[in-house]
Amino acid sequence: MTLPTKHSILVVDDAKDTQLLLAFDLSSPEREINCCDSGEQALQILKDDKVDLILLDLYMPGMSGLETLQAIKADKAIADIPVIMLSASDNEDEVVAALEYGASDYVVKPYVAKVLLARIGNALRLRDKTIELEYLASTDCLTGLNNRGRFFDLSTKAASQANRAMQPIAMVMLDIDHFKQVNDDYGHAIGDKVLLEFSRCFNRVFRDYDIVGRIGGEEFAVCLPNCHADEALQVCERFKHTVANTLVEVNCKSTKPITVTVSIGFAIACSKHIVVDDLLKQADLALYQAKTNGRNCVVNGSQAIDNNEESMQTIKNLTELESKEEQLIAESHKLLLAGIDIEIGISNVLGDTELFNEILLMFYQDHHLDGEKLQQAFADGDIKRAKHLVHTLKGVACSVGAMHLFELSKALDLTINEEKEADYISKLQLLLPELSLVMKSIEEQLQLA
Ligand SMILES: Nc1nc2c(ncn2[C@@H]2O[C@H](COP(=O)(O)OP(=O)(O)OP(=O)(O)O)[C@@H](O)[C@H]2O)c(=O)[nH]1
Repeated sequence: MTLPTKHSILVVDDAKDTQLLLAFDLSSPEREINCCDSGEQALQILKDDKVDLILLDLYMPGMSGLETLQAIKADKAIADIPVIMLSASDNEDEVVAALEYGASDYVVKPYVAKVLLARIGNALRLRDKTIELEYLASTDCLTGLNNRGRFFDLSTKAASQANRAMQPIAMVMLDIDHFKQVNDDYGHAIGDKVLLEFSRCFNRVFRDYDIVGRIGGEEFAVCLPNCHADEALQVCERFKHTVANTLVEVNCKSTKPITVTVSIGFAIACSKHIVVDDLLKQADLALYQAKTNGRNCVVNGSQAIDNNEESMQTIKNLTELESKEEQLIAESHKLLLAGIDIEIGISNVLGDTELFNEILLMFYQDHHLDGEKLQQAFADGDIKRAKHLVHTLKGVACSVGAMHLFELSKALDLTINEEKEADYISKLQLLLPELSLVMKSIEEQLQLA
């Protein structure tokens, strides 16, 4: 992240002589001074130009300084720009009002140039620090991509825009294949280098306004606003090829550069109530499918209808139909299974309830003893077997819609990968009650007891 070396200051004052004086007193190679005569003009300038600090007069014809200040602080896009009020009035009530409305400082005219400069310096340093902290809080430090929290925030905004505009949105989940092997073979530093080179591929393939995030160790996600299924498939395929053709040097003359491959799952939504979490779950499921299919491939996990200009009306009709169907499904099934999100489970089998029940039965038969098996494997120190059990459980839990169980097995799986022995037991203790809750509710649902 690079902070500006030259700060831009906007002077808002109706008196031309004050503008000239300020421009003279403040000008330096590190500062660019621009002036305007009114609050109205200032708001116009702030729409288009980058401004780092505002010096704002209190009494002006038209909008007063306080009104201008309120308008600035009410606009999210510019509210963080520090404003220093500059006025001949030292009326305490006005000083208090300005500070309460969000002014960073209040300087009384006639000002002392070096004091004003020191106050400006302080306000700019604070602003730079805030920008830096915001950047650090929202960015993954290894790759410079959005971190998980920021990715969710930006995607949620994009989803609500897509909802309003009735546009489709694509969510892509990506996971580097056999990445643990890279760490094991070449060491963690080379693993990091692979992650960095991998993250650079996003810029080469995705559009500027696509939202890219690192949401886990070797897990990444991209949210593509206004993107149809065929476009998403194309871009994912292109990304897959770009990754496979990217050579990573291993800093050793005798060892050839290495390459990795990536598994990709994506989902498309084009209804009026796109929920980022649901879309991510669908894409995650498709990603697991891609892993199961042998890795280095792309899977479209969405049954949603692709959207083009002519089909807008169809989508509206379908959305209405969808909500009626949802109501009907909810009424007819009334399946309130603890630990299982039935909607996800049923939608994973294209709405076929009978098939879903069959899969639930298979899931129960194959995994209801997994708790005991896992405990035994850990007790025997057979980590490979524990890993196999938990890895399989993770995949199928997701398929039947047991999402909490999926998250807990994913967490345990990760702990096993990271070889944090001390954490195995605590993660297992969280997983066991969830597993028996899920199995119990399947027993009740299918009357297996
Ligand atoms: N070098 C490095 N490794 C990381 C980082 N974050 C997570 N990892 C490792 O990523 C590996 C992920 O392994 P797994 O989840 O088993 O996945 P995989 O080996 O890629 O196998 P598949 O996903 O099934 O193809 C683990 O070994 C983690 O320790 C990181 O920031 N740097």
